[in-house]
Amino acid sequence: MEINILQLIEGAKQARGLTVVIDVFRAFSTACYVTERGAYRIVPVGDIETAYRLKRDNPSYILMGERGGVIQPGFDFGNSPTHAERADFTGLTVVHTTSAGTQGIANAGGADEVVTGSFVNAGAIVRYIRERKPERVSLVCMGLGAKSPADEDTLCAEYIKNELEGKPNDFERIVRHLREGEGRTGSFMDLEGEVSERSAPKSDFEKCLDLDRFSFVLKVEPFEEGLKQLRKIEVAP
Ligand SMILES: O=C(O)[C@H](CS(=O)(=O)O)OP(=O)(O)O
Repeated sequence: MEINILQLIEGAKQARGLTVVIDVFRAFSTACYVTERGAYRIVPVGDIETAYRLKRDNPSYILMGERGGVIQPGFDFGNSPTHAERADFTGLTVVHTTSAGTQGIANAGGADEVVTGSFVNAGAIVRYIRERKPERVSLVCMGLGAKSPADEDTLCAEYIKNELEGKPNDFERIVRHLREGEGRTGSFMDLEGEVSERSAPKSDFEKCLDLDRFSFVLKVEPFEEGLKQLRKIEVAP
């Protein structure tokens, strides 16, 4: 199995084989919490205008996401796993648009298959890849606003690669690195006061680093009008 770690939009465009589009802080962690809370489907979109149009055409849809880490006008939720965990999405369609993660999905057109990547379901992703036995795996790190690499995404890609290759991982060390300084990235972490409460509560950090909380992967599949949706696939331990 050939495993490549790629970065940002360009990396998403180069991705081939079974592709994991990784966004730890916070898009694909949040998507797992939304799924766990009963969402019927998540529709990841790159373009915010598409998100608004979908809501106009389907008033029952839930709008979720951010720009610059901040919830946008008319949105029901920001990109917060803390808020997603408290909500009930049973039977609902959630339209999700973010600065980095959902842009990666939109640009991974050359992949054979795409799943989302984060630490909260990293073990399930590894088991899924082992089951599928692809010749080629692309691990795409979406970084900060899809503009510059972010340690949390690269560390998640390396973690998945190590697991697949039977090499050791030290998750505690990863958390320390992200908590204590040079590894601390993500514009959502710098939001303060009311903006932070509404868009990015401080607890989002822990929620995104709750390793293997979920035992499913989220697979990107076609939806209507050229759009995509995420389908939950349980992966046995
Ligand atoms: O809101 C987030 O968590 C980030 C914002 S940014 O990438 O740091 O600008 O978006 P995401 O797409 O979840 O990385």
